[in-house]
Parts: sequence; structure tokens; C-alpha cells
Amino acid sequence: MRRDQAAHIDELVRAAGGAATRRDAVIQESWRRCVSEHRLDPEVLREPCILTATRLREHQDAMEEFTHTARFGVETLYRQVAGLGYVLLLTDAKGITVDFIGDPTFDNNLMRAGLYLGADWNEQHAGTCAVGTCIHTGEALVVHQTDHFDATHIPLTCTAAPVYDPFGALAAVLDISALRSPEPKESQFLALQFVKGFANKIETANLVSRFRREWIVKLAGSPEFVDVEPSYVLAVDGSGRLLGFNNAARQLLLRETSTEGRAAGRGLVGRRLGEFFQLEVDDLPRFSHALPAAQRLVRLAGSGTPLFAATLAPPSRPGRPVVEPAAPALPAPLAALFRDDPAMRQVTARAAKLVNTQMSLLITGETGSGKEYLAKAIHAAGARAARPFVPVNCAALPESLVEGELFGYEAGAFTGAAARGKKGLVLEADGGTLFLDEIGDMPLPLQTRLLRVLAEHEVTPLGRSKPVPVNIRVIAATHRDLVDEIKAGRFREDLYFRISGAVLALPALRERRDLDWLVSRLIAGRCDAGGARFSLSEAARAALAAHGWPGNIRELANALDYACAVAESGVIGVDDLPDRLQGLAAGCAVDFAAGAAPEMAARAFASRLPCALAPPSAGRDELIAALAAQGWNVSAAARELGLDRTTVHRRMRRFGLVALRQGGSLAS
Ligand SMILES: Nc1ncnc2c1ncn2[C@@H]1O[C@H](COP(=O)(O)OP(=O)(O)OP(=O)(O)O)[C@@H](O)[C@H]1O
Repeated sequence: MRRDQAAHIDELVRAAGGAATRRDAVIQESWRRCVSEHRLDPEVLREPCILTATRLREHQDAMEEFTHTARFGVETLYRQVAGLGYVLLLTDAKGITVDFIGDPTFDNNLMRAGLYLGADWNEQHAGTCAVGTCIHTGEALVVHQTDHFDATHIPLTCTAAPVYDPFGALAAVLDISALRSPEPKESQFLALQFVKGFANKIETANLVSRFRREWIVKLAGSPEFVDVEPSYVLAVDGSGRLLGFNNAARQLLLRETSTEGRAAGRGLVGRRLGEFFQLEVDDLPRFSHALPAAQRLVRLAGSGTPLFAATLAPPSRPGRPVVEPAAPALPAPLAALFRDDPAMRQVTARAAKLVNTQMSLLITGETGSGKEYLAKAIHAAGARAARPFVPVNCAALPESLVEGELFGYEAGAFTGAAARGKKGLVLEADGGTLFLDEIGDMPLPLQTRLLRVLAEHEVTPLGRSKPVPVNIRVIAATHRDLVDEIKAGRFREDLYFRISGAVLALPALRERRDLDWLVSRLIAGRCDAGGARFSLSEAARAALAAHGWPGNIRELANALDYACAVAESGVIGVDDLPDRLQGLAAGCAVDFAAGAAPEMAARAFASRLPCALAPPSAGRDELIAALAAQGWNVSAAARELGLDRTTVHRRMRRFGLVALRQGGSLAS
């Protein structure tokens, strides 16, 4: 244990024994809680607690909407303080770090100090600390160096402010922390004002986003500032009832509530605007920006205090109930990926919200389910569409060449290098999107190199001494469960965090409800020898619907390519499908014709397009009768029908029949 840690523990023990300390009251109170309520031993140094990827994801998922809304504020704050050595943490109301931005050069030190994604800063585990104590008190504060309870954390300075939801409950904590700082606590007071300011902005952004279809009323004590930096923000419905507020507005309204009202515990949500302001809902349109701010005066109903107002009208006519519109229209490239499939609708709706963010995306899904297709659609839907989309197959990169392929090299950087050097795929994607396919298959040493590029936003081509800055949006994809890969030691956890700003999980084809539409769409792009479009027989459709599609859309596209190549007319029949699909159609036909219930037919029956849709075909009944009479001996049935064996086989294929062995089981 270091000397400063021992001295700190001494002070804690003395304080616990009742000795006076020079600490702020809020710190003293927290130290008392740590000992008497959280039962923390001042002499025990605890490692920071960092959640597993699975548990972290649960917390992140619950905060997804909020984190998305907060992201711009979080990034702006970070840009302003990064140069001073701060990292930024956004935690949920339990103290779990769900979003983090820091200088990756210090990754290891930051992780050791608990300044990392997934770190748990609840006071019960971590002792007095900015996030944990902020959660407890509901107030912004600085916990500077030896203010921390646990001696592990005394090198840190941390400043945190609460962010409240529109109903007054704690939603998140915004924190900036540094590994080193000047000794006087006053050095952090400006940081405190900064963090508070951004916490307020995030709170307002969250309120406005949540109630974007309602009246938003902004208020400030000065007409010059009401439009740019309002102090109080309220959401009000068309009948003038309060729906939500930022924390400052909530405090103001509580002060205005009569003592009896407060004592009766009357909440604020649902109360009339006119109870608090000399203002009714019908007055709100007058307070738009059209009127000079100085003329938008509003008085508090109780105290008569003057304020200035600015209102944002809901998108529909004021005073009328707002009709919730259907889900917002998707950008065309995303809408083109599916039709009437709930899982795809959910994935694309989420993707649509993220197209123009800097957030890295991880697309998961079985092989061939359309991960690259989705990545391209996200690229095409966003502001980077005119810049390159560069796919990299991480599994196929030979390790020896990878450095040059990915990061480029200067002319003559090594023997065998191209004479003019190489730009490298990362720099090719500058301004656009880098798509890292099969990232779960990337060898570990390469993961380390890639992590550096993603974290530092710069590349150093081989043979160059200076790094080149690069602006890329990263979308990664994998068919593997990366959390399992992390557990097995095959994937770096820090890289996982870096690439999985949001996870988009694509459904497998067999789970989709729009197979028919996909089939029609894929067929529409294929023409027969005469240039006419193909169509599909009902039996062939039934066979496609009955298949499990382990290779997903790729397997479907290949099957249709095959069918179009072998079909002799413009109509694709069952016998034009690849062999493995014909068995399924056969199952259907036999099921109905012969009364058998083979396993495959049962599967087909349970699928989207029941076997009953297979059309009755002329000649099929005689064929089945002849086969059944001959014990499903094809040669004997051919003799009975006066046909040759090949013709019987061809007809069986056409009618989707396969020979049943004696005893009635299916033989494909
Ligand atoms: N919505 C779609 N409409 C039409 N074709 C599609 C669609 N989605 C995917 N495809 C086609 O399916 C095939 C597989 O798609 P893609 O390469 O995007 O899958 P993947 O999940 O990235 O595959 P892998 O896991 O093997 O990398 C491609 O030929 C693609 O053109």
C-alpha cells in the first residue's frame, strides 16, 4: 500500500470515530453512509467493478433511446474537455457506465481506475465517488482525490451531475473524470459548471424528443436568453395539462405549489398550466418566435414573478387531440429490404435512427441473412452515401498481408511492395463507411491493431512516420456470438465495446414472414432465354416455403439462379429446383395423395405455405394409383402404365412425388 493511501485510511478511520475533518458536508455524510449503511471497511482497497459484456448489454439496451438522444451532448462535452485530460462517463440511474469516451492511449490505466465502459460506480460498492454520491444526493458535485472513500480511487478527480427524466426521476448521471489533477479542489469548479450545463441540455433534449408531438413551453428570466438557453422547459398537452418538465421547471412548480398541495402529495403531471402561470393553453400560439421575445411576458400565478416564454407547437393543430401517426417512414434503402415482416421492421426502424450518428454498429445474423446488404442500405440512407462503402472480409485477410491491405504502405516500404505504394482499405473508406465483415473470425493479433485505428481515428501506413487522420463510420458484422467468443478468449472485449455502439440482429430467413415477397423480388430480376420474366408454379412456391434455409437469402438467391438456368419454360416448376428442395415438395404431394404423414410433409405443413396449396395435376392420381398398386416399384408401375421408366421418374418429379419403400416411409 502506498504512503498516501495509508494516510487516507487513517483519516477515514478517525472520521468514523467522530473526529472533525475539513471535508465538505456532502463528503462527510457520504463517508458516514459508506461505513454505517454500506458496511464498507476503510482499510480494504477494492478493485473497480466492471460488468461482463452480457450484463452491460442489458443495461445499455434499457438506456438505448436515452443514450441515442444524449449522444450529441456527450460528444460535444467530451470534445471540450478532452484536451484537459478528462474522460467522459454516462451512467444509468444505478451507476453502471453505459456510454464512455476517453483517450484510448491510456486504455489500460483508465480500465484499472474504473474509468471504463461497464464500470459500476454505485456508492454501495465503490464508496464515496462522484457518480455514486450524485445518485444518492440527486445533486451535482465534485469528488476530488482524497474525497473518495476507497483509497484505490484517491488519484482521481471526478465531477458528476444528475440528468432527470421528464417526470422527475433520475435517468442518468453525466461524469467527467481525470487520472491526474492539481491539488486544490477549486481547480474543478469550472468543470462542475460545465457538466451541470451539459446535463441540463441532455435533460431538455430528452424531454423535447419524448414529447415532440405536444406543446413545448420554454421559459427564462431574460428575453434575450429564452430562445437560446431557457432555464425551464415544460411539455403540455392540447388541453393544457402538464405532461413533463426539466428538473429546474419541476423545482419551480413545486415552489409554486401550495403547502397544502405539497402536503397532500399532489403530483405535477396532469395539472393545468393555469394553476401555475397566468396563462392558458389557448394563449400558447401567441408565444411563438414570430413575436419579439420582450413581448412574450408570462407571470407565475402565485408569486407574480415575470418570465419570458417561447413555445413550440405540436405538428398538428393546437387544442385538438394529437393523432399518433403511423411509424415514421423509413429511408428508401432500408424500406427496400423487406415487406410486412415485424422483425425486419424493428431492425430497420432502429437502423434508421442511427444512420447519421457516429455510433459504430454491429450487425449480427446467420450466414447469408443479409448483413452486408443491410450495412450498404444504412450507408446509402445517410449523409455519407456519396462517399465510399468499403467492405473488408476479416476472415479472408491473410495475416502476412493484412497490415498493408488494411492500413496501406508507402512506395518501397518492403520488398515486393507495389512501386506506387498502397492506400489501404481504411483510408479508402475515408469520409464513408468501413464494413468489417466476419469480424468474429479475425485473428487476435489483428484485433489489437484494428482496435488502435478505431480508437485513435488515424492510420499509420507502413513506411510512414506520421499517422494520417481518418474519418470513417464503422459497421461490423458477424454470424458468431461475440460474447461467447470473448468468454473463450478468442475476441477482445475492448474491441467488442468499440464496435458495438448499437447491435442490429437480423432474423434468419426461416423466421421471416415475407419469403413470398423476397422470392418474387429475386425472380423479377431474372429473365429466361427470350428475355421474359420467370414465374413460379404454386408447387414450387410450396417447396420453397417448406425449406429451412440454413444458408438464408444467399441460399435462396442461388436456388433461384439454378432454377432459372434449368427451367425449360418461363414457369419454374418443382423439378427445376435444386434436388434438396424437391424432396420437400414430394413430401407435400405424398402426404395428401397417399395419406401418409412423413416428417418432411409435417414440416412443410407447419410452415408458411401449407402443402394443401400444391395444385391437383392431371395424371397425378393415375400415377400414384399405379405406383401404390406396384408397391412403389417404379419399373413395375412404368410397365403397368405403358411408359418407360425415365418418363415415370420425370413425371414423379413434376408431380413432386418420391418413391415410398414398402411399409410407407419416405425415401428421397
Ligand atoms: N433484402 C434483400 N433483397 C435481395 N437480396 C438480398 C437481400 N439481402 C441479402 N440479399 C442477397 O443475399 C446474399 C447474401 O447477402 P449478404 O452478403 O448481405 O449476407 P451476409 O449475412 O452478409 O452473409 P455472410 O454472413 O456470409 O457474410 C447476397 O447475394 C445479397 O445480394
